Amino acid sequence: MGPTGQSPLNRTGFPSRLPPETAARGEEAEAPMAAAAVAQEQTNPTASRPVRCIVKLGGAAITNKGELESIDVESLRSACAQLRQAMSHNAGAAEKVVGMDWSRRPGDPTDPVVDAEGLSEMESLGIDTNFVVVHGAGSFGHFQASRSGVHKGGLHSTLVKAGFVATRISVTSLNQEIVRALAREGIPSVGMSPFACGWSTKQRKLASVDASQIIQSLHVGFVPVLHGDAILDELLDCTILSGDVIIRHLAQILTPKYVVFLTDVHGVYDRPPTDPNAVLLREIEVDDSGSWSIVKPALEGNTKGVEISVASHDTTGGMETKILEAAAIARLGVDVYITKVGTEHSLRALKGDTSSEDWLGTVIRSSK
Ligand SMILES: Nc1ncnc2c1ncn2[C@@H]1O[C@H](COP(=O)(O)OP(=O)(O)OP(=O)(O)O)[C@@H](O)[C@H]1O
Ligand SMILES: C=C(C)CCOP(=O)(O)O
Repeated sequence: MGPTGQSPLNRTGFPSRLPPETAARGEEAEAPMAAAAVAQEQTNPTASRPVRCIVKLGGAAITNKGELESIDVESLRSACAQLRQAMSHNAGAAEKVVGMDWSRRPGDPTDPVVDAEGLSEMESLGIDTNFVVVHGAGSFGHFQASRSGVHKGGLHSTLVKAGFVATRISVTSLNQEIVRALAREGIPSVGMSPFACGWSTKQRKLASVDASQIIQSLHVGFVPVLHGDAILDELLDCTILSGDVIIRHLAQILTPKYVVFLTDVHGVYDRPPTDPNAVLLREIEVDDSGSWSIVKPALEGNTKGVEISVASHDTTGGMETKILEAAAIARLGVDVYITKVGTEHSLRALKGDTSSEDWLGTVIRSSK
């Protein structure tokens, strides 16, 4: 991304123009879909219960990305506890948490004890549940997808077909663990897979989206928990849908007050954060045409724009996709906060409180 917008991102080692498959994702971010309008007409989602926040639990944040199918248990626990705090009516006050994971975990000697009588007497959960959670795959799913080429399509190939199944087994098992972690914090979460809800793409652009189940669940007080998924594609047979793209689409339908991306770094840097000279970009503005510029800090003499590195097994474009989708969300007039999981900054972002100077992260907002 040049400091004054237009040519957006620079993948390390690549020319400044976007590679073809990423350009496709960028175009996708530009065009709201007819299906979104259909879903919006079916039910007016904001009529009675406006969505406060859509949050992405990044795969890099809640899994150990270098270790196959390994959850970062502490980061996940912290993210769920902070979500609970952000939803709470009485911040700081001791309140009863209604544990909702009643399944028996490996090693548990007996069935879980459920105080059914106590719960039936409780008037409410004491939290505002008008959040949507979307999580990425991290060390679940990306490996299976890249090994088999699911993101490139071609279900006639046995390898791709097997990889599609393996990818879905992996991401849905992560989804189950995340729903359980949220449920243990007393958040009434329900897992929803884009594939199973009939979401599909055409040449990797979202083509059919049924959000009615999500909207109905929000209306009755559940927190939908979606995830990046392997889905069907009208032209390619199949592809991988990133959680970042799901979030942008849901933002178009639900117009939340703000969107939060939690990941393993403090935000967007001017170059990969592994570089000791990387500078954290505090504020990015997006104009009506989709061009964007770095507002804070002023990067004197930066002609290279934002440089991004993407792990070779990442099938959905990593930070590059996140920035493009975040810019499309900001263009809707919805502020986007990108910050590090498990920090005081992530809690403040989840509460929508990023205005003070000492908040560490990247805000992406409309210039209007
Ligand atoms: N310029 C940059 N600014 C910030 N992060 C960058 C940049 N270039 C590369 N990265 C890398 O991007 C990673 C975060 O993006 P990634 O897409 O992996 O996050 P995620 O959403 O948490 O994970 P997932 O896509 O698995 O859900 C960080 O680990 C960071 O090292
Ligand atoms: C099945 C996969 C690999 C989903 C990828 O979703 P993301 O991690 O949000 O980009």
